[in-house]
Amino acid sequence: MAELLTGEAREQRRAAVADLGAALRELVDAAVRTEVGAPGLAAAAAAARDLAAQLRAGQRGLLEVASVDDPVAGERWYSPVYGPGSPVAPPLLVDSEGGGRVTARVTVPKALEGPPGLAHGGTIATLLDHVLARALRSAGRGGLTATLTVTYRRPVRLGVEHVLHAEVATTEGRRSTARARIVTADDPDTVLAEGEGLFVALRPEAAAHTFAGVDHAPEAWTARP
Ligand SMILES: CCCCCCCC(=O)SCCNC(=O)CCNC(=O)[C@H](O)C(C)(C)COP(=O)(O)OP(=O)(O)OC[C@H]1O[C@@H](n2cnc3c(N)ncnc32)[C@H](O)[C@@H]1OP(=O)(O)O
Repeated sequence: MAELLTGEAREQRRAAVADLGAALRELVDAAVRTEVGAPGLAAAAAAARDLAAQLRAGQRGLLEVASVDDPVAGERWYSPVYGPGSPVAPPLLVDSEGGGRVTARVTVPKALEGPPGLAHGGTIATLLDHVLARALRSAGRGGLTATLTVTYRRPVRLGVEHVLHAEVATTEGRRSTARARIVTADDPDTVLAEGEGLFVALRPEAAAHTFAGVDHAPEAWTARP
């Protein structure tokens, strides 16, 4: 079981995790845009395998929560959406959250491209799903996505700053709904894509089953008082 860090030790490790994450995102961007010759690719592959071996020297299991995480607050430092330590997160930057509303910024990188120059539709759905869940969580509503409807109205372009807004729509028992939209920072009135999600909070016994083997209880997904 990974020991969760607190206080200064956690802050120091979080800074190091974020620094490595930023370096790895630069590497991913360089890797998907490179046109160096085959010898250069082979040398980079060897260096990447050396680096992986270095990191695997101290590695947690697949179901273990990272020592820098806060599972109760729902802070996930390797989230593929916002995780500062994730090589694959765009990453999403949350500007404000609370009272059932979230505003966040994102610039979609080349690695998450769909049609040339445009964000992949699945990436857009991921971003919308995340801010929907987060808006609900900020209102004290845990839950997993049961349905997600995405309406793609205009392309979301790579390398352009976008803004996402999400808000809670309805709450009833364990079910909650929220809606979200994505716009460009320069043109906030033109909606590029919209998302509507139904989220269902887990009953405690279902949470035990769903998260069997996870070392720290993920309270953030269950029905909370
Ligand atoms: C903080 C940000 C973190 C970001 C994370 C982003 C969110 C995610 O990625 S979540 C991961 C993706 N989602 C999943 O893996 C969920 C997989 N599905 C499940 O686990 C279950 O189907 C789950 C939890 C949704 C519902 O299961 P369960 O609690 O057993 O539901 P159940 O008791 O049958 O139904 C509860 C209520 O929800 C309704 N409901 C459940 N699923 C659906 C559905 N798909 N459509 C409509 N209604 C539904 C039921 O009708 C019922 O309503 P009522 O109480 O009125 O009768």
